[in-house]
Amino acid sequence: MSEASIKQAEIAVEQQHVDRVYARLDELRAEAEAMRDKSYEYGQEATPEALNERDVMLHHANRTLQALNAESEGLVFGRLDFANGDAAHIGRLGIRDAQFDNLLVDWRAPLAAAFYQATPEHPLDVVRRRVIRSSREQVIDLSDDLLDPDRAPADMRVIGDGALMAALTRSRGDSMRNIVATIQKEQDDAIRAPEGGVTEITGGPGTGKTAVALHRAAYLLYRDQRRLGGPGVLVIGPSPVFMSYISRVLPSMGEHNVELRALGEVLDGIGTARIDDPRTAEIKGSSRMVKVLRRALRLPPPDAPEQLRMFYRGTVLKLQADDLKRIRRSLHGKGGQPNRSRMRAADALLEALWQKAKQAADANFQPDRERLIGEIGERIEFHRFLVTWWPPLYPMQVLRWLSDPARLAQAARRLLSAEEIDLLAKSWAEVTEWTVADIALIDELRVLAGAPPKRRRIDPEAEQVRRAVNYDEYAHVVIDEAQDLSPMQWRMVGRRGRHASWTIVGDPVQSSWPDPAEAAAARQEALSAQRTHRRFMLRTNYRNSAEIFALAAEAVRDLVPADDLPVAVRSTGIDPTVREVSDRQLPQAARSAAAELLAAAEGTVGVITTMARRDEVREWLSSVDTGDAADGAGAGGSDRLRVVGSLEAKGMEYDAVAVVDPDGLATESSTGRRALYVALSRATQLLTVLTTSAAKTR
Ligand SMILES: Nc1ncnc2c1ncn2[C@@H]1O[C@H](COP(=O)(O)OP(=O)(O)OP(=O)(O)O)[C@@H](O)[C@H]1O
Repeated sequence: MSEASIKQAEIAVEQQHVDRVYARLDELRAEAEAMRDKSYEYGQEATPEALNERDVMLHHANRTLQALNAESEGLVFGRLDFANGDAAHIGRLGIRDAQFDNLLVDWRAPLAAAFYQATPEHPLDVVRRRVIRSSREQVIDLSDDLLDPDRAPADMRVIGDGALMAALTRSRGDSMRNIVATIQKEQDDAIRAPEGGVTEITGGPGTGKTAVALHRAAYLLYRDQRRLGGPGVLVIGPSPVFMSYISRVLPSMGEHNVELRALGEVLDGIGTARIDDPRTAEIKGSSRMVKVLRRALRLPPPDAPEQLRMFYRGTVLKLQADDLKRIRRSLHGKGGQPNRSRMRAADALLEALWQKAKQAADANFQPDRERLIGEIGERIEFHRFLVTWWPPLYPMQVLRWLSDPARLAQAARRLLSAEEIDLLAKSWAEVTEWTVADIALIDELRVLAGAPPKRRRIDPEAEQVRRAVNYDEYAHVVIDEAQDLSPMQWRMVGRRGRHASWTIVGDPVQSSWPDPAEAAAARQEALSAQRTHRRFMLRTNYRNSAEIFALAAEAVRDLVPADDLPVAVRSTGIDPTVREVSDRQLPQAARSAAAELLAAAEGTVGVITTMARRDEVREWLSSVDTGDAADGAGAGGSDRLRVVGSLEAKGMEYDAVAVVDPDGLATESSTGRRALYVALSRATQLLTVLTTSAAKTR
């Protein structure tokens, strides 16, 4: 028998099993739908017991349907043959036949662990591990590892050479895919680590940190649906583009109930992707801002009245600016959130008015404390004064007030330099949209100020409102690209995980935060309640070809120990192209490079440049023919061509990449060399670098 026909025969064997699985899947779907319909009937009886039963049934039926209906691609992707002759098929979910025997083992179940953990050195009773590749319901390829040749039966067939390499060579397309079929042992160790405490996963570009973090979320949900289910898992990543890139991974494994939020979308209702220039972002992210904001809340609001005058029984009682200032200071001195101190503020003003009345007392004017406080305290004009002098403080409004440099200077005295004050005030004055760094400040103010009085009574969607106000009910928090979190962002995410366990994923070498020590301190504080810390380091770069990574590594070679850089195992024999062009030629060179890469690569093409030049480069490339219906890269990209700034490239991956102006990237911020390293390590297949001075990227 030829090799090809042996393979076809083995594919036919697997196809039979896959057919059984899909047939059973149809049965289970029909059962779940019947259960759902039945639950509606229960609901019509309307007794509390019936309603309760309906809810349980409905919840169960919907969950089952959600899992069964998840993208069915790759439902069956693996098979283990054990030394005792047993075999098990591994899949995206677990399926039993009508006799309750396993047809398919969920990849997260203990029995499936050997699929990822077995090695030739430690075969764990596995003789052959088979990766099954399908298109829809059709098996199209197989790839085997013979782990224990000595115990393999004589007639066991072994097909193909390496499912991993095959998976890595395929073009990637628009969104990240799940890697359940080819998770490697070092990755699996991190995925299956216990839930509690902090699990930290580090590793260089392309080592699968994001993939591992998401598979870990799916694994933890599988293991403890009760605790983590519902909105219990929060995944935070750098940008909306990145969140959208990874958004299909969990649904493809049947997990829909995970909250994915970019750092600029952590607060409900004010999502943003706008990024400050590096210097401004650095100031906004610094933990010095906590004090600045605390002080900002203590300043009188911009239009606060400077005097309080009350007529009381023929006498004018006046609180002058100094009196009011003293009262305000004393109120703040007692601590607490200003929005919760309104009653105290009213009491303090009334007490001060009483002191004035006492001083003014004479034969004709004999005030009584209780009566004075009672009478003035009920007057409408007193409340009008209170509401302007001690108004409810809304975080965004308080931040906007700081666009006044004089006001900001007061709040930032001895904390920020004149130049820093100027930059911040300008950033809040000039634009109408918040930036990602502002969100952490708004969140800080939210907590420092306390909840403003409710305008309306909260009701029907109580659950939603409660979450929106507190944001701290997550059971597990996953942070991706953690190396880039500013101290203020650590405080923000820390609040979300007060009662949670954590998975923290990042690569210090790719960090664009200029003060690692300050960020480390904020991170430590955010995690201070955690007792257990476990660490995993991933060392293999699965994204880049060895040729591309060799060039990328040059960007940081002298900044970090060689051990902190991963090893790229896949060689394509294609070196990156480095072209030196003049500034004048750059637009044309960028257009040509993009067109060449679109023609040569199958999947996505990313053009990465400095944050400052991004829009200009988009303009240059708007006329490039991408072969899509929605042509051109003007609005950030068509389906195949994307133009992004260095910070937007974080975590992203493209089949081919053009890096435009690497020197500009390297000098755009104090961590520019690291940003260049990120940009150069985004490509899976082809990389072109367009420099106006080639020497520096070599
Ligand atoms: N075991 C695996 N099997 C198949 N593909 C894998 C495997 N591990 C990683 N990959 C692929 O390698 C690429 C890089 O993975 P991922 O984006 O998770 O890396 P990362 O460490 O987060 O990278 P970066 O730090 O650059 O953001 C992705 O396309 C991912 O699907």
